[in-house]
Order: sequence, then structure tokens, then C-alpha cells
Amino acid sequence: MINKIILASKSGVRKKILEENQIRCLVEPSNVDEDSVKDSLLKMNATPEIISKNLAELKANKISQRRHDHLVLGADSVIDLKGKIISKPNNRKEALEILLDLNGQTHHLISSVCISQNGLMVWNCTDKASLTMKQMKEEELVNYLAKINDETLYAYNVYQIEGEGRSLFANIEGDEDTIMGLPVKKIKEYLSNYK
Ligand SMILES: Nc1nc2c(ncn2[C@H]2C[C@H](O)[C@@H](COP(=O)(O)OP(=O)(O)OP(=O)(O)O)O2)c(=O)[nH]1
Repeated sequence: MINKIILASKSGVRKKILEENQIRCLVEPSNVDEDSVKDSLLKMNATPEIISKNLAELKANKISQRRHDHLVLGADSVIDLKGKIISKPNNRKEALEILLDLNGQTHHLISSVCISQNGLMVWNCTDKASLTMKQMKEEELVNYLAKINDETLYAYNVYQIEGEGRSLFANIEGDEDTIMGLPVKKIKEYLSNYK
């Protein structure tokens, strides 16, 4: 099994998930301008899943084009609420608005991964988790947000499933690694067969 790849992501949690699964990686964030890619894809009525797949591929290909000596892994996670993509908040007002939109509803957390070589995708996968939020009072959501620091809020969106965020949900179906941004089981399967 190839055990050293480049992770084209600034996400510390993704690096941690790979390392916890015995996949050593170098890190080279792609710094792809996600908002402009999202905007152009939304103009073409792309679904949240298509957007996450495209972003994962763009991130992996960008680094792979200049690192032909490695496999490169790119990833992207999006929240899909009834077909609408919910991006990360830019401020705490937006964060509360997102929580009010998700309140009492079921949404999907979609994480896509792309592995590229010589600048081209050689493998990709997408995994989805379904999360049903409790019906909470606005005051409860305000109190929840007050406990989330800016760094976490702006890096991870409005919930950290392994932290305070879990208390928001009545039901969670799917893989916790997928919710945290990396469907690692499928990645391990691919890399273990990689020749
Ligand atoms: N620990 C943790 N991280 C989460 C959770 N939900 C989402 N995330 C993280 C995974 C990713 O780092 C981030 C999702 O944003 P992106 O997919 O755009 O990746 P990010 O901007 O972090 O880095 P990248 O674009 O890959 O360089 O949020 C969670 O529940 N727990």
C-alpha cells in the first residue's frame, strides 16, 4: 500500500484522520478560490454534490500538476439542505442564520475526495451523512454559538461533530470521518490496492 501522499488541504482534521489510519502524508494546501468556483457552478445549477466533487478535483489537480512524483489527495465538504448548499459563515450573524435554517431539519454533509497523478484525476469518491437537528429555541442556539470560538466556527462551519456540535442532533446516520471531512475507509481501500 502506498503510504505517502500529498494532502492538498489546510485542514488539520483531515491530516489527523489520515495519520490515525496509518496514511503518512505531506501537506501542500491548494488555496483554491472556493467561492468563485462555487459561484460559477451555481450559475449552472450544479448540485451541492457536484460542487464538492469539482472542488475536490480542482484542489488535487492543482497540486498534482507540479508534483508529478506523488499521488495528491484533495477533498471538499459541503452542507446540503434540501438541495441548497450552505457555505461557511463569514460572521456570527450568518452562523446563527445557518443554525436557524438547519433547526429541526435533516441535512446532508457531503464529503468528496479526489486522488490525482500527473495533474489528472485517477480516483474519486463521495460519501454522504444525514444529520437531523433537534427543534431548538433561538436562545438555545445563541447559547450554543457563544461556546464556539471563532477559529472553530470559521474553519469547520457551525458544528464540530466530535465536540459541542453533537448535542444539536436528534439523529446522525453516516460515517463520522465523512462528517469531519474525509471518507477515509474508501481512501484506505483504494490505496491498499494501489499498484
Ligand atoms: N473536526 C471537524 N472538522 C469538520 C467538521 N465538519 C467540517 N469540518 C472541517 C473539515 C474541513 O476542514 C472543513 C470543511 O471545509 P473545506 O472542505 O472547504 O476544507 P478546508 O477549507 O478546511 O481546507 P481545504 O479547502 O481542503 O484546504 O471543515 C466537524 O464536525 N469536525
